[in-house]
Amino acid sequence: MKSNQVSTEQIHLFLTGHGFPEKVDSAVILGSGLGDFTENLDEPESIPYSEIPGFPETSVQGHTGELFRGRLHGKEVIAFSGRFHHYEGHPFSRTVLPVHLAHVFEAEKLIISNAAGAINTRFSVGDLMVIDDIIRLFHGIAASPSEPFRYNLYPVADRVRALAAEIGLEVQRGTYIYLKGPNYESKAEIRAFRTLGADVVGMSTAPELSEASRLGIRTTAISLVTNMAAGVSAKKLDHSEVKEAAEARKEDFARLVSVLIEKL
Ligand SMILES: O=P(O)(O)O[C@H]1O[C@H](CO)[C@@H](O)[C@H]1O
Ligand SMILES: Nc1nc2[nH]cnc2c(=O)[nH]1
Repeated sequence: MKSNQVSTEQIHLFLTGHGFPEKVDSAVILGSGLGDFTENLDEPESIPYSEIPGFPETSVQGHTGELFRGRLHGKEVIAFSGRFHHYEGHPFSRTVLPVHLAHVFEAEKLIISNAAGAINTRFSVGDLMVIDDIIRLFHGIAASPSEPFRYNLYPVADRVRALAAEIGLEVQRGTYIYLKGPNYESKAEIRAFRTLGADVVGMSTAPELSEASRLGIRTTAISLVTNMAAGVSAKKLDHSEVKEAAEARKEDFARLVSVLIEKL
């Protein structure tokens, strides 16, 4: 079956026929290198994307391409270990497939995560940041022309930081600049983005946030700083840093997501 012939309702039917619950409390989209979060789920079960009708495959390193279900604090959770980026050749309508699935599973909460480069010189590799605003450059992502870009993150950012503090974690807050990629930025671009007010840069999340807001899903977005962006430090940029930084912070990332699932 071709992916565009399978509706999200049909995918939901397939998944409930394979042990997934009808409804979940939370859905989590895991960014580059952050897939190990699923090790924290109780009674986990998973299906590779390649076995789910209508699911595209992921091609980016650090995205295994597997859909998990399990429980955390007694709550039903689905977790997407691997997302679809526009630069991999997916149309925006497909990059938001996890959001549509969160919607058919009636998730009350969606937690989106990503690996990002820090533009803000006060940030460090390994910092966690709750996104409270988005800048999009060059690429519109709304479904129809002239539609305003809507998302509603402001009320949750303070609460996320307060919950993080309860478990001894410091979380930054800031603006994510979304670029289509696939290549990293030039030093001059990063300097320009700093003057625009961006704190971190990445190539995902904005389309998912926009769609989640359109569907009325309460959404939080978390960045893990995996590298200082081009020119911010003298270090040469490489995708392997993403994996290293995620590996170093995976426990704290999991603790943060876990407390958000429990209490947000
Ligand atoms: O946003 P996620 O999926 O975490 O991936 C981030 O890591 C990749 C770059 O190494 C880019 O795809 C960037 O967006
Ligand atoms: N565009 C972009 N994406 C990233 N993902 C992780 N780090 C980076 C970065 O520096 N730039």
